[in-house]
Amino acid sequence: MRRREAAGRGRGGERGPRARGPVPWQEARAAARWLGGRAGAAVPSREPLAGALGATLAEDLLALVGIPSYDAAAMDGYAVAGAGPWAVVGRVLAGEGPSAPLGSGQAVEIATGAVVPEGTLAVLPYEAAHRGGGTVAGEVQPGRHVRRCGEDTEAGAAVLAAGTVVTPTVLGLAASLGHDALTVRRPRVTVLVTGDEVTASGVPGPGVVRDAIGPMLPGLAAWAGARVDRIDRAADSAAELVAALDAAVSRPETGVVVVCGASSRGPADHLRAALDELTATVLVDSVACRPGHPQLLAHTGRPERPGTVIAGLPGNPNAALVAGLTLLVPLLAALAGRPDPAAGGPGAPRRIPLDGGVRPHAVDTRLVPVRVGADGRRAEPVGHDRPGTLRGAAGADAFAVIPPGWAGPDAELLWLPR
Ligand SMILES: Nc1nc2c(c(=O)[nH]1)N[C@H]1C(S)=C(S)[C@@H](COP(=O)(O)OP(=O)(O)OC[C@H]3O[C@@H](n4cnc5c(N)ncnc54)[C@H](O)[C@@H]3O)O[C@H]1N2
Ligand code: MOO
Repeated sequence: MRRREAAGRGRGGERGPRARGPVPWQEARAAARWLGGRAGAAVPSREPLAGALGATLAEDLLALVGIPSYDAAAMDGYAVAGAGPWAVVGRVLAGEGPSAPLGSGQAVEIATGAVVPEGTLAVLPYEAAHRGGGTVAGEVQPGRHVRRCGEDTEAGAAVLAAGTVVTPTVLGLAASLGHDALTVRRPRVTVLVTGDEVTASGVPGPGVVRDAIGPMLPGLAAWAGARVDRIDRAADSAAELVAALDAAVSRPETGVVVVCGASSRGPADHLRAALDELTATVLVDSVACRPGHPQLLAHTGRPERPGTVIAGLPGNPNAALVAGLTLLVPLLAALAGRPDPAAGGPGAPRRIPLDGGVRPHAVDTRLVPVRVGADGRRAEPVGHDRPGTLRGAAGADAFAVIPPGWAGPDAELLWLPR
């Protein structure tokens, strides 16, 4: 992408509009959703059914065949034609093609799911059939125990709307309707983990920290309908971060780049400088929340035409999670064209009373991990909620949102993936 001219480096120059000072927490979330809508929906792709789980339908799901797709027996027994008793003239099993038409007074033994012969009046289940030699007798009502072609769904019908989340059930339905692949939206994410002290495996020694954010992000992205394609690492050097960020935003398939760490103001925190170097437009530069203060939202386009989005998450893992729920999840859900999953879905309470003492912060919104009671009527803080630990959040159902000046008892909930 375009880089700043060498002469202008580090001296400001023409940069996009930049939010000054911490953005109120609710405004930051709204900005992320807004940007997700403006940056354009993720480009649709064809994915085989086996790979489409969790994506969002980019177009209506059409019935390539009806349900059922042929006239089928709904019971094991006899397909009969005309008035009984009927002469049994053969047997039809599931998997066989259409058999000869039945004449009046004839029957065939038939299996559930087999194609009923033309002329069939009804299927007489074994339990109601009286078999004697070559004939069968019993009571039937016209049409009984026959599933007519298209009686549930006609071929060509639009069965699910674009925007539907591809669940296991949707995959089963799509297969019933004859699909091998689906056209879906799934924003694609590249993660850049920074920090010379950060390692990706093993028990860390003194001065070394296990990367706790990289392992968390694929699931968080999937929850919002997106996919983490790759997790790259960058050392604490301005040049390396610029190069890694430049490479990441230049990949055409990448819609969002997440940078973990380097978001604060220390000597090794180069994200702002890197965004400047890449002449990115910065929409959010720190958010008035605790934890999660140093988080950023930027993009590579012009203010009126957003490009690849860059989300900066703080290095402290619990702060990164809060920033993930504040900026990244709303952004990805908007790009995928679906609601923010942190709202909890149908039936999940949005505001409930909080037990135990929680003190608001003077100017920032606090996000406190809570467990929600089985009846869904009360929530209780779980503790272990400092920026550097995920212990509280890992045992929590949601974050309670505590705005400045909060006097309780009800708090908004921001649900966690469960
Ligand atoms: N002078 C100031 N210092 C700090 C401020 C501030 O406003 N002024 N903010 C503090 C807050 S709040 C946070 S949060 C951190 C954010 O710092 P960075 O985003 O720049 O992250 P780092 O400095 O690289 O790391 C912070 C902390 O987290 C550990 N870390 C980093 N990456 C990971 C990872 N992938 N997995 C697990 N842990 C990670 C790192 O070792 C540090 O301990 O800045 C404060 N300072
Ligand atoms: O974002 Mo920092 O404490 O708020 O961890």
